[in-house]
Amino acid sequence: MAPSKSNSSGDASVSCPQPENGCLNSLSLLSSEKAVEELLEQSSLQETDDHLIEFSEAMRTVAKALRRAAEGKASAQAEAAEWKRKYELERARNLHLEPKGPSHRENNGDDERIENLARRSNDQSEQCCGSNGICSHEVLRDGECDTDSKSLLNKFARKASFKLSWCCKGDQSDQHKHDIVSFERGNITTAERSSKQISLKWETHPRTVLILTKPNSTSVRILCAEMVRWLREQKKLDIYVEPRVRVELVTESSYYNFVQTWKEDTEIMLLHTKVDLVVTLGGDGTVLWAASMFKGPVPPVVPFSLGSLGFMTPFHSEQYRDYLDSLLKGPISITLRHRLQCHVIRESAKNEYETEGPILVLNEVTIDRGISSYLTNLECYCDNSFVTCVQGDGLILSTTSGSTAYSLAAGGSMVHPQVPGILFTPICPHSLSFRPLILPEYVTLRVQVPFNSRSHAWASFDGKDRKRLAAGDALVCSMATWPVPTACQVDSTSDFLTSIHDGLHWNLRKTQSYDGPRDI
Ligand SMILES: NC(=O)c1ccc[n+]([C@@H]2O[C@H](COP(=O)([O-])OP(=O)(O)OC[C@H]3O[C@@H](n4cnc5c(N)ncnc54)[C@H](O)[C@@H]3O)[C@@H](O)[C@H]2O)c1
Ligand SMILES: Nc1ncnc2c1ncn2[C@@H]1O[C@H](COP(=O)(O)OP(=O)(O)OP(=O)(O)O)[C@@H](O)[C@H]1O
Repeated sequence: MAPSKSNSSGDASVSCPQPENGCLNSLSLLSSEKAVEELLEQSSLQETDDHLIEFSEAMRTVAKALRRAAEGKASAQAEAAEWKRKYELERARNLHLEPKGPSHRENNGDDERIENLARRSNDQSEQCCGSNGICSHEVLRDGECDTDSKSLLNKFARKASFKLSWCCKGDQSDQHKHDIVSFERGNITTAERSSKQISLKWETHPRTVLILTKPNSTSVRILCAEMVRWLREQKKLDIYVEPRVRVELVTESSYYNFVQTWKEDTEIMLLHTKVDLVVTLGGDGTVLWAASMFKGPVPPVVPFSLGSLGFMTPFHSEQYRDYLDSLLKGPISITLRHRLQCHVIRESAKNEYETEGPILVLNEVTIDRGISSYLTNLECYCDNSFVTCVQGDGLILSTTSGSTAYSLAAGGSMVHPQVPGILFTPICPHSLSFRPLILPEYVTLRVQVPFNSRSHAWASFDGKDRKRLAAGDALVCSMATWPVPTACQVDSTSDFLTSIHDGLHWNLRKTQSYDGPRDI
């Protein structure tokens, strides 16, 4: 844009009579050359010129910035498509790595023996892997594809086998329906939904329990010692605890020497192959802790409440014997809590296929401004579509289990944990029209810090493990393959309603009295 004297700045010193015709028109009204010369001599015209030049320079800078932002957005969109492609590739590769049945595995002797064991175990049960359930040994095979097959066999023999089925009140024959929509004689009808109460039935006795406890709590320590003793003496179970807890127990008494633990963190990766049941003693944070220990399949979790709120901890610790007695016999009503799988993709490593390992969250991943006092500026894509640019304190991508946690505090809806969806909840958006969204479970979300962002953003996972996201870095998030099965006290719906009533005092109001004005 060239600087021009014809700009209608309307400077009073040039005596422009009316801005509607501009300064040039006013000049044309001047009759004599002298008047023009006089005018030109006026230093104020020189000043106007300087202002115009300054203004045009400023406009040029703005135009440049706008062009750069537009280019950034276009390239970000192209990149979104590219990341989506890479992400899908990685998912496909992971799926490929998961052997689905005997034909997918190498035909060596160990595998055959595992297969025989599995077959025998299957034969014991009346109905296994039928159309109305999932058997635990299938899950075991999935989780153990990269381990030595000999140790595999041992682990297989140790784990209790169970079956999952979908129950329906009053109809025993009801089965898990896969088709949501059917099309008969030109009519589209909605079939029965699959999200009925899920029931877990042991096929062999559970033998090993992992107890996870909230640290630094005397009441938890006392209960843990008591529970370990009871499970050992009355139920003859093998007990695993974290190394810290084993030290506490053994310091208390050498009686607890039988309690098992692990030395290396890498051994935690194999816990799911040994443990039949996980017991948590603490609040919701301990359930999150338990979930974070399992990067793959998660054994059923029994959360005992020893915290202040306990949305996900429906079991009262005082009656632990009765509860555990019945849970170890089964069947157990469970809630399959979905998790989100998050990848941080660095701009500096965007051309490398390998990214940082995935992080699984049970509640949510939060991308916020951290200690920066600037607004976050986050570009969000859903599959290949641009969703919005979040300008505010940040964004929460939450599971439905996490809908009653941070997302709720940020104005998101409360959602039944069995609903498969991803909540998209802004934190303090600086816009009046930014309402939270709930997206379907199959989408891949991508949140990118734009190149022209004034500050970094920070991602945290279930409130932990903060990671800095620099300009160009992105967080890619989708539903994880491995849910967290938590035992219900009654069933998924009753437990959820009890939590929002007791925990949040949801819609608590004194009932209006009968006396007073009435429509009759
Ligand atoms: N403003 C907020 O509400 C806010 C801020 C930060 C973190 N959080 C939540 O805290 C969680 C981490 O929990 P923590 O125990 O390790 O930290 P914490 O000790 O700070 O406890 C956070 C609180 O959130 C509750 N909580 C956790 N998960 C919940 C759920 N699914 N439903 C209802 N309430 C839940 C806990 O009971 C606890 O009272 C994060 O995942 C996040 O959801 C909330
Ligand atoms: N086994 C564990 N090892 C290390 N940290 C843990 C463990 N279990 C829980 N935590 C952490 O301890 C903190 C408190 O745990 P939790 O939320 O269970 O108890 P709480 O705060 O008393 O419960 P509530 O939030 O209901 O009041 C959480 O941040 C959690 O991540």
